[in-house]
Amino acid sequence: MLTIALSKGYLLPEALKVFRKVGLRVPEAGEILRKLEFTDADRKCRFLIVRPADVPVYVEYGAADLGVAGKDVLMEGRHKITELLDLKFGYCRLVVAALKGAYRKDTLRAGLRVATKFLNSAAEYFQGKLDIDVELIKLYGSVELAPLDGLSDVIVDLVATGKTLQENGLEVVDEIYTSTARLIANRVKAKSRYREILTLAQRIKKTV
Ligand SMILES: Nc1ncnc2c1ncn2[C@@H]1O[C@H](COP(=O)(O)OP(=O)(O)OP(=O)(O)O)[C@@H](O)[C@H]1O
Ligand SMILES: O=P(O)(O)OC[C@H]1O[C@H](OP(=O)(O)OP(=O)(O)O)[C@H](O)[C@@H]1O
Repeated sequence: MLTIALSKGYLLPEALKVFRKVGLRVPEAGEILRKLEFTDADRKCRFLIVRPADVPVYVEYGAADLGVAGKDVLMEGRHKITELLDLKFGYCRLVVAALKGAYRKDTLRAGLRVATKFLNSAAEYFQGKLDIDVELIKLYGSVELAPLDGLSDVIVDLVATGKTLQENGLEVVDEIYTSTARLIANRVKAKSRYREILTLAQRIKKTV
């Protein structure tokens, strides 16, 4: 039986749909409630429901053979996993944003305070790409609040519809990368259970 780690929250309903499309009888996201581990009705696969950032951790350490995680999480966490497939759902963008009219890409400067959940991606963008030193402030959510409240000058956060930025008087200054959900595998298992994993990945690919 393959063990598959899924992100709770935003990506869960679509991730379950992917496995339903390949014939696994799995519950709807709304039916799972507090159950963090279950198998499909025919006991072919075992599923673990974990925090988004923990999916690649379970997969890297082999506690799960496969996982479904956002590319943003994979870029940020830099875990040693194999990316098998772009599942083409969960589209969003990691962007730099600020209060409307406050900054443009060419006015981003050293010393800015940057609030974000994505410390590594933000550091890579500011230090790596723009070659400027900024002060990174780690937040765990409601990041859009930081510039309103004077906690930071800009933020680095995910945008999907743009509604949260708009509702809070913010705008995109620059895009860092785009993200969709990915099917990932443990590196050792991708070799030792190659046939099983390949068969499932190929079936999933046909539905994407
Ligand atoms: N509008 C969106 N907002 C946030 N995440 C999105 C959006 N669209 C797609 N995603 C994907 O969903 C994942 C985040 O899911 P969710 O927002 O449920 O968790 P989270 O709040 O980031 O995690 P945690 O609960 O651990 O803090 C992201 O990694 C991203 O790949
Ligand atoms: O462009 P939109 O469609 O408005 O979506 C973007 C918002 O969704 C995510 O927040 P989430 O719901 O995960 O809350 P949190 O980051 O504050 O925990 C993300 O961090 C943005 O705040």
